[in-house]
Amino acid sequence: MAQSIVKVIVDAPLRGQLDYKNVPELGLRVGERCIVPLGRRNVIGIVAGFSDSSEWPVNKLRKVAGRPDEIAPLSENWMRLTAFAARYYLSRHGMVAVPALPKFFRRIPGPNYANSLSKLRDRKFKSNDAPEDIPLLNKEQEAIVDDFSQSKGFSPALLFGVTGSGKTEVYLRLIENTFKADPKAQILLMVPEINLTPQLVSRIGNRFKDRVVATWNSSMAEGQKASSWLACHEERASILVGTRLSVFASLPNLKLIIVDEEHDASYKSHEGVRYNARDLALKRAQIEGIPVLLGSATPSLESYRNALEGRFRLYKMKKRAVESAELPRITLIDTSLDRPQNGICSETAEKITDTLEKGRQSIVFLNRRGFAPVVECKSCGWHSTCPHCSAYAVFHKTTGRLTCHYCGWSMKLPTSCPKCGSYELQPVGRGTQRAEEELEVKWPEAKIMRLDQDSARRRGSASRMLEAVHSGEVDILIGTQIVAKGHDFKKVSLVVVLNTDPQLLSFDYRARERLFSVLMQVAGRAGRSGEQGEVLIQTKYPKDSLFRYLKDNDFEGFAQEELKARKTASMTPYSAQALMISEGKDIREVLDFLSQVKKIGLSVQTGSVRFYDPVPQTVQKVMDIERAQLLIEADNKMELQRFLAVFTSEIENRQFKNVWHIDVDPLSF
Ligand SMILES: Nc1ncnc2c1ncn2[C@@H]1O[C@H](COP(=O)(O)OP(=O)(O)OP(=O)(O)O)[C@@H](O)[C@H]1O
Ligand SMILES: [Zn+2]
Repeated sequence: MAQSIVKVIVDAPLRGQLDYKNVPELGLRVGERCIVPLGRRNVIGIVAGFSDSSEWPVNKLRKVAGRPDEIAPLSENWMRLTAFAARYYLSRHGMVAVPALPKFFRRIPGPNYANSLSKLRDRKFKSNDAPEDIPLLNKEQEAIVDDFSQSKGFSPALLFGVTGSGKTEVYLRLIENTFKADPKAQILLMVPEINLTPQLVSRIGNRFKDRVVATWNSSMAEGQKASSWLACHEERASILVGTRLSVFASLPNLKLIIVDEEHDASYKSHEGVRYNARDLALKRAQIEGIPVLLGSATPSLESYRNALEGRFRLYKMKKRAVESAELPRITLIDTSLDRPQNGICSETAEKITDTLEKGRQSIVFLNRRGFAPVVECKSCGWHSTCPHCSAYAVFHKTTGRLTCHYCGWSMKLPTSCPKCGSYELQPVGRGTQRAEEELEVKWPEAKIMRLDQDSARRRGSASRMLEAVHSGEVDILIGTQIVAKGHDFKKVSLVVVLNTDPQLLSFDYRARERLFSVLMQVAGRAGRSGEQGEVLIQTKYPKDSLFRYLKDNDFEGFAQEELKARKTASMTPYSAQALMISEGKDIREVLDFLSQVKKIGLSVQTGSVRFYDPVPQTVQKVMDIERAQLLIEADNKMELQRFLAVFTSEIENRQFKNVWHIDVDPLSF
């Protein structure tokens, strides 16, 4: 049944689908990639449907230019998922679907294409034959595995398990049971950005030796991404372990989705289409009619509330899996009583020395990279600021430069003050580089390693560094939140938290939730096998309730208090939000535009939708561009969605020249 018109989606900000004249000899099917002319070039599009008529004069339509290859079509469910994401995040179907393919599959094939394609197919995935002891499940784990394995159809569940409770083992058993039920099943295991994939992947590989385990993360080379994608699409890979973009992987026989560390902010994309991969994983499971498990030691308040209110099943694991391992003991050190010397309180110093003497490892956590966040002139009060952003330029001693963490601008540290010429320039505050240096002075005999974005810049270096910690080559690991995430370190018995007071006092209402979570995570690296773990937190506010809950290892107590506060103030998750963000050279013009937009919004307002006043963003200027935002809120996501669809098309119709985008369910303000 050859139809004369092909409807195609492409990666361009165009409303609806594009119509082309079909070329029946190509034998195109829905979900297949095709080559179509767009403007003056050819691009890769995806066939979204066929028709016998068009809104456009048929004789003016251009012909489909060809097909890149014979690769099987993307599934109908995949098309539905990407269409949903485009609708929900106010983008275009093609702008979600096409960029979700690896670059290799969205480029017009060159002369060597067939050859490269067969190389991609032939790539060997690492196989593992290390022996593995499979632990007997404990009671908690077993009950969960049994119950979850009974799930039929779409059934979301939250696995809330304290750090070290053995969530990974639960995942492995669920994967195993899924294969038992369907040997051809495919499984998607999602993990946060920058981490532990190597360790996890080799564990999975050891467990499922006869299976192909593919991986996907943003730092992989393009060729690797393409072969992983193809192995999944052609069902040669049974398991995909990947970061946020893997939620869009093509997995035609997908039977189970697991989202590890579901609270992690790296599931949210902050450029292009601002999707949340955790939320889309739930949608994908619903479309596929399959079970989905979200796991965390500190679930997001959204997920925890969904569980409390019965929308997700809630599984709890309250004990550490390793028989002798207890949850760490947390002590608060009041920095107004025990004044830090070079950042370290005396009690902390003693404990670090103790730990070194026992031959155990310590982690020092400081969520700020660089040497010092700002350089100050002691005689005139000059501060190092970025000329292009409303932000300080951070001093990096390793490079001897002042660097802006927003735009990357940098200059050599001047020898004298650029304003008054005085030589009294002084780094103020402390980042990981400075803390590292201070630790080296204090414990010259210790092997100290720093792990943060700067030291982990080169591909693979983060995992090499983590390997060094696992193998015991490091005595003290100092780092930013990269050190907090999910690592199963066996020899760490002390965790020190240097300074988190700025986050405690932040105006962003999610800051407390994030702080609690990162502290719980980093604390959870201590005492995972045997030896009682200790956590020391240096703070000026030891009486804050956040620390009380943390000390009691009481995530649920904390979450319930936060939820109560949010409910009273009708903040998320008790309301739904979207941010309209606009940018330009002049902040007044940007704010004026947002005020106009707000008026338009008010004129089409429905239900509970409400607007705040436009305000400059917290970091108002980045790369000489001024940025402001308009917060839109409604009682629930459905009302907000309904409104946003009308609202954005209203604004598009007016064809403003201003640059703007909308962030639905924003995570930061
Ligand atoms: N049933 C079991 N018996 C003995 N050891 C187990 C069992 N289950 C898991 N373990 C071990 O417990 C340790 C912690 O497990 P795992 O890393 O899965 O914890 P987790 O819940 O993911 O923790 P986190 O949230 O901190 O990442 C691992 O070393 C694992 O091998
Ligand atoms: Zn800058």
